[in-house]
Amino acid sequence: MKFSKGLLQMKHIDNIPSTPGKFKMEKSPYIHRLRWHSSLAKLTLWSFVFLGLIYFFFYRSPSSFSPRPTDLSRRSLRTNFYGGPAWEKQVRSSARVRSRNGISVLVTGAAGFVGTHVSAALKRRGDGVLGLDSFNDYYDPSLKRARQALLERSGIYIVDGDINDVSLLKKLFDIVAFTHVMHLAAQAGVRYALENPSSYVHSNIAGLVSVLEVCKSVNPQPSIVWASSSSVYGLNTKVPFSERDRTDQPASLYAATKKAGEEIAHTYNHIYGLSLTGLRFFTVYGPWGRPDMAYFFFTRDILKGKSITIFEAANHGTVARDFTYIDDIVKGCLAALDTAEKSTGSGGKKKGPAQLRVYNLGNTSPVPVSDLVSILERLLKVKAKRLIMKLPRNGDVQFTHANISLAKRELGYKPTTDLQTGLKKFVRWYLSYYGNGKRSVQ
Ligand SMILES: O=C(O)[C@H]1O[C@H](OP(=O)(O)OP(=O)(O)OC[C@H]2O[C@@H](n3ccc(=O)[nH]c3=O)[C@H](O)[C@@H]2O)[C@H](O)[C@@H](O)[C@@H]1O
Repeated sequence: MKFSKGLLQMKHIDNIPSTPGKFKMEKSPYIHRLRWHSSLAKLTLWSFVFLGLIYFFFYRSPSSFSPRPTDLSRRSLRTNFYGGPAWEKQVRSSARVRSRNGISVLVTGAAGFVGTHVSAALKRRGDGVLGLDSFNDYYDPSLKRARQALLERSGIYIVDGDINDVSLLKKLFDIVAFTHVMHLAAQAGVRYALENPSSYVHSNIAGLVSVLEVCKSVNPQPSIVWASSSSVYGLNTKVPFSERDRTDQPASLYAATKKAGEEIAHTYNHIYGLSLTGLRFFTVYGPWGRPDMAYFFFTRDILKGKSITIFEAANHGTVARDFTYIDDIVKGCLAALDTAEKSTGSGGKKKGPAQLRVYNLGNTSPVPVSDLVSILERLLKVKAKRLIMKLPRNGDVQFTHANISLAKRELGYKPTTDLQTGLKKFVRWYLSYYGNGKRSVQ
């Protein structure tokens, strides 16, 4: 946004001729030269002023807190100053373990959908939890702030910062020797990658590397569980998707960055002995969910009487998802944390082989998107205005279906919520959150 405004201003400057009448024949060539020289001087002066301003704003301003965000198009160049005894006390208190054998977890993306639920569940068990979130505006930040308020009530503090801010991450580890990192901060969404590709690189690649860089250098190294995605299966046609299947044909940049994350995890495990577990989430839904997801905005639009677009594949083929309820996902996340072995490195050096795992966390029962809409119609008691559209080539795949036998065997993962039951809980939350008219649905 800021960038386009800047571009607009630049266009505006370009449209005003800096030397009006420059090419008109003057009566006196002397006067012409004089004017030309003074115009040239003015132009040079203004160019210096303009360049100086650019230098000041982009390089010298205090907002270029290290490292500088690479995604200037959406995220603000914002400065957050951390520190001070009161701030450190808050951090320490939030991360304090309150149960025997409890773990202390840094949850990145704690104000996100999955992050909020996982943080709350860890805190309920007596684990120490500190959140980190950039509160970016990919979707309505007020929903993130409401989740933050919810967590604050149970004593969870969320630091407002970016995972690319290595000095902040180091500071957090200086204050608390986290045993685990639950890394959920990411640029989510499949279709948005067409609009803002750099945000995926910023969060899912650069951000992941900065988290791993800090984790590998601290002592003791934490164990890391992080969010991969079912989208890594890309254009695969063999179902259900098993962890052993190929993942080298992503259909979206989002999927490609998650796949890259899995390879990056391999590298940090191999070189530094970091214990790493990637969880391939399958279309997670539920209360406090993400407004950019179909089940969420279908609900909003059905209630508003607006038409919704339902994708279908070629030859009226069904588009389906292995929709997975948030509580099942939370159980999978906690089980992954609980079964994570310790990292083996210290002082940035590997001391022995470390655990490297990847699990599917799905529901194992794909549901066509048109059935999802029928369930919503029944729950909302409103008929949807359906527009059927051919699946655009925007990153979406036709179907997903998880084979969860590995997670079942090794994590004791067993999803128990079907789509009908899960959506009922979502709709109840949705109506209580937005339904009283106090909040606008964005
Ligand atoms: O499983 C995953 O790994 C991914 O799940 C979701 O991605 P997606 O399954 O595409 O979820 P939605 O965007 O909510 O779409 C659900 C279904 O609705 C369909 N859809 C979406 C939008 C629309 O207007 N119409 C429509 O029919 C999509 O094609 C898809 O089949 C999340 O958005 C990703 O962040 C996540 O990583």
